[in-house]
Amino acid sequence: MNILVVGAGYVGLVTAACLANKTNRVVCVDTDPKKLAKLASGQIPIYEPGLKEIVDAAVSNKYLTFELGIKAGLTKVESESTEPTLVFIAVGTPQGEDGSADLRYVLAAAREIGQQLTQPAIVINKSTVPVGTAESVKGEVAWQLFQRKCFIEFDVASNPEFLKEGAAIEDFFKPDRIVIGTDNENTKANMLKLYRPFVDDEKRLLTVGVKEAELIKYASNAMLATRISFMNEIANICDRYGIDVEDVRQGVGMDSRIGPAFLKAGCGYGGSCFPKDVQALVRIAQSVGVEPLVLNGVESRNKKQKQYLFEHIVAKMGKDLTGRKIAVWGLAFKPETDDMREASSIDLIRALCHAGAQVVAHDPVAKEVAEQVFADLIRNGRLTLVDHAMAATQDADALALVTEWAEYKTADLDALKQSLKAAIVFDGRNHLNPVVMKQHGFHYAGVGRV
Ligand SMILES: NC(=O)C1=CN([C@@H]2O[C@H](COP(=O)(O)OP(=O)(O)OC[C@H]3O[C@@H](n4cnc5c(N)ncnc54)[C@H](O)[C@@H]3O)[C@@H](O)[C@H]2O)C=CC1
Ligand SMILES: O=C(O)[C@H]1O[C@H](OP(=O)(O)OP(=O)(O)OC[C@H]2O[C@@H](n3ccc(=O)[nH]c3=O)[C@H](O)[C@@H]2O)[C@H](O)[C@@H](O)[C@@H]1O
Repeated sequence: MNILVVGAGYVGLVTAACLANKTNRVVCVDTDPKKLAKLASGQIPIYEPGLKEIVDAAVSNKYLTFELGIKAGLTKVESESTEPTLVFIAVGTPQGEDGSADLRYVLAAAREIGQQLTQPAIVINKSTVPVGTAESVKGEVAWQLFQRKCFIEFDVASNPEFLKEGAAIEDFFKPDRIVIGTDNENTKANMLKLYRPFVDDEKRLLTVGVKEAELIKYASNAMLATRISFMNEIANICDRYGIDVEDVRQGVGMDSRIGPAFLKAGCGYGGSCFPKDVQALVRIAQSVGVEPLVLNGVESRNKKQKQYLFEHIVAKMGKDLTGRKIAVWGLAFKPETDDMREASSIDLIRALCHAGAQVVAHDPVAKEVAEQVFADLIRNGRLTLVDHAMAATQDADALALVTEWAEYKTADLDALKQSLKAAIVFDGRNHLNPVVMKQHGFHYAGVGRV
């Protein structure tokens, strides 16, 4: 099939490369010339395991090409197309000032699609968008076609994306489900044809109405965030009673109605989606007069949980950290990504520096991103970023682990103990084994662990 993907970010680039991998002809466009220059020279602008391999393969087989902007992209796709062009919108939907999803990029893309379209098309919203956005996109495209006095058949569908950063390729090729939101039989047939090669069982292809699909995305992310905030609250109770939250997690997760996934307590969830999507759903609820009691709680618990490590460090070491050196392991919001959006490391490092501490931090891949995020702290000498985990801990008064990278789990504990000035470890992801840590003579504090 002939496909245009608008946006070469996490979702757009992965979608484009994976669809091209199944012998669809895909043109991926972006408005950022720097991103395109990187892609043109064979570089991948983001850290995502396995992405380079499939982009390289699709490009060398000529199934995937890149263009600057929708106009160039549509011209190319339509020149090769005899059936309706599938146009995926995969642009950002950042948080607006009031917490709601900012649709300016989605609507600008829709406008330009309407201005440039010359052949029948199915426009597909892959971006995470509030209920009713497909209708707005339809209105925008139709208005542009009307102004051009063009009658071109088109439809708008919703096809939210559920991939996780760090496992994006695997998630795309082996999805739990693919949600296709459409009320149009022709659109449904085209979408099913496109996605059949990605599922082992047709039951994984869920076709629903457009609005239902839009809400499924927010409800899914909010449900996952709820599980995390819930377990974080349980971990805080565990702390008070001296109970091990890992045992509680196991016992709870063994109930088949609950299941074991996404119950790990820690120092709060981050990333580009959970924080913004929970807030956007709060606004969606409020906009129709529903008081989002549960969602507000999920968000408040997460904000509080992001202070967990700092509060425990201060409880152990005192409020004034002047002259203290704290090592931080992990900056990305989770392992296998260099994404630092809403990362818990940001709250911790800023709080530590504010309390007078000197911070030395390490992350296997997010150093470059961190240099921008913390430019002010680096400039005024409060924060140093280093290339090796053990370089961060050298002569530090304590270590705080914020991201559960595999290399931290296998760290040489004797070498770690020797490099630290004091053998104190705060583990914000319950990544290390408390028994082993204590055997090695560390003062070890996890989240809800004994
Ligand atoms: N990052 C993730 O893991 C996931 C994100 N999502 C959702 O997918 C959407 C996209 O997210 P990301 O890929 O992370 O965003 P991103 O910020 O990484 O990428 C968006 C890209 O769109 C480009 N763009 C903006 N306007 C454009 C236009 N008119 N024409 C061409 N390109 C344009 C930007 O330059 C940028 O490169 C969001 O709604 C997000 O909530 C959904 C599932 C997973
Ligand atoms: O809409 C999105 O963008 C995506 O958001 C999340 O994916 P992602 O943000 O990449 O990462 P997750 O693996 O879900 O982790 C999010 C945060 O939750 C935290 N987390 C996760 C699981 C857990 O048990 N406990 C926990 O604290 C992680 O440390 C991380 O900070 C969802 O998992 C994806 O399905 C969804 O497509």
